[in-house]
Amino acid sequence: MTANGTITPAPDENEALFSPSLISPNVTSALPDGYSMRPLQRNDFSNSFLDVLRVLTQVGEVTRDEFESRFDQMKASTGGYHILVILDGEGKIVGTGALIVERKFIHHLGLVGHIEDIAVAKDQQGKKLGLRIIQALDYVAENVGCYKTILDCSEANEGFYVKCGFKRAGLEMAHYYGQV
Ligand SMILES: CC(=O)SCCNC(=O)CCNC(=O)[C@H](O)C(C)(C)COP(=O)(O)OP(=O)(O)OC[C@H]1O[C@@H](n2cnc3c(N)ncnc32)[C@H](O)[C@@H]1OP(=O)(O)O
Repeated sequence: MTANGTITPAPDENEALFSPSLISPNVTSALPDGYSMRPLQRNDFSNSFLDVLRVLTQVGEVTRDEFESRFDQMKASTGGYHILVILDGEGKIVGTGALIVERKFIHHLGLVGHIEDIAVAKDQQGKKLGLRIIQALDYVAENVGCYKTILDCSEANEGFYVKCGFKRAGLEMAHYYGQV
């Protein structure tokens, strides 16, 4: 209960970051037998989610409280964050990807999708899970009204994104501030 007497509901541990209805049925039906895809959930801290991200880059030590707090911040940014996960036959997370929707004034209040943090567990690579993640994020982007989706990647991954239907456009620049 808060100071003014209102009751704060306990967080729903199975709460999804975005609506499951935005997951493409055509993409999920193309997954290997027994695999499934769904939005990230608040209780995924204990289901290898951060371990899968460690395939991509360093994650550092993140506590459950920190994970849940970041989840809640993303959830509060209505319609901004769409993080999905792929689960294997045992229900373990083996792949993930994010679409961040940027709201703009240009292009008549247009929406731009940013694909970020694509990762497939090392022992699961080569099963088209990465492709399915990108197809699923493309579906979300189109269905929430983005006029384009963009991403940054290394030269080593260019071929993967070309196979996913992307083409080289522009040049990435970065300004790092201290530790990352
Ligand atoms: C925006 C970002 O997040 S960029 C960062 C991307 N993530 C990483 O680098 C993390 C480490 N790597 C990975 O997690 C994975 O290797 C990924 C996500 C790059 C690819 O996922 P996978 O599930 O292994 O790829 P998937 O099996 O879906 O491959 C689809 C096609 O792309 C091809 N492909 C996969 N990786 C590459 C690559 N690096 N270069 C060229 N082609 C590739 C595959 O051979 C396949 O081609 P095919 O259709 O002719 O058989």
